[in-house]
Amino acid sequence: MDALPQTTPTHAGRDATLILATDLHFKVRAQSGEINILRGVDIAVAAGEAVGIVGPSGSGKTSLLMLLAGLDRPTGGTLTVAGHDLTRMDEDALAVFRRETVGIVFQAFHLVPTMTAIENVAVPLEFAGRSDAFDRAEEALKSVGLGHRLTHYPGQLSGGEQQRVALARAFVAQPRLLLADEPTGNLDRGTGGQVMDLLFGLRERFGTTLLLITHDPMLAERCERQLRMEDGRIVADSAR
Ligand SMILES: Nc1ncnc2c1ncn2[C@@H]1O[C@H](COP(=O)(O)OP(=O)(O)OP(=O)(O)O)[C@@H](O)[C@H]1O
Repeated sequence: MDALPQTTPTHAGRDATLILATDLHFKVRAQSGEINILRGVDIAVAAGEAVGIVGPSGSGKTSLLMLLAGLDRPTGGTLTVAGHDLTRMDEDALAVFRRETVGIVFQAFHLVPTMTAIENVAVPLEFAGRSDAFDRAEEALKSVGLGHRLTHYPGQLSGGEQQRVALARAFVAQPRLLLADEPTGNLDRGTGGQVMDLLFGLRERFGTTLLLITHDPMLAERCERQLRMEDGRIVADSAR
């Protein structure tokens, strides 16, 4: 855990609002007609906050996360993340936003199977033109205990190891916002616990704002704030 470069803790900026969404809507067209997935979400998250998001399957948790990541566009309402108005940005600007501001960890790891662990972690830095991409990637992999697996391909790694590679990739550029969607959903309890300890350790170290979707109430409780979604809306917010 000591190999990533030390940074000044960013908790100083804690009062700043990192995420602000008002009356957020997300509709998609399906064969059966229009589906209202998000139906007026209001949310404000301070920089440095850790927020657990729970709610039944289909309540819109992943859809909200995709909007916050700039991977989908809201169909109504306002959405500002780290000072960027995501409703007004073109695809190129959104790509830069994702690269510089957001780290994402998915349930299914989403590593590139034809790339080694170190290549997977270095990719976002290489896209950003960083000449030290591989050195930083190596440090990040060491920080999640994978210094001995640098040149393994995802198929040669266990599920827990793959998720640790994904964590290293998500944190390597020290994003302000970490979005995690059921990151332990494919792991056994013990391995999942280790991955979560790493995730919370890294976010604490870098002062990263965290939104964590989980079906596990105990995991959500590790976050200082919990939101509950139902039917495309936030129906409970422990901060309110
Ligand atoms: N592109 C799409 N086209 C049609 N329906 C969609 C699309 N994306 C999501 N949905 C629907 O929107 C609803 C919300 O999906 P979402 O994945 O956000 O829920 P969730 O709360 O994350 O669920 P889970 O806990 O099962 O992952 C679901 O009913 C889903 O089927």
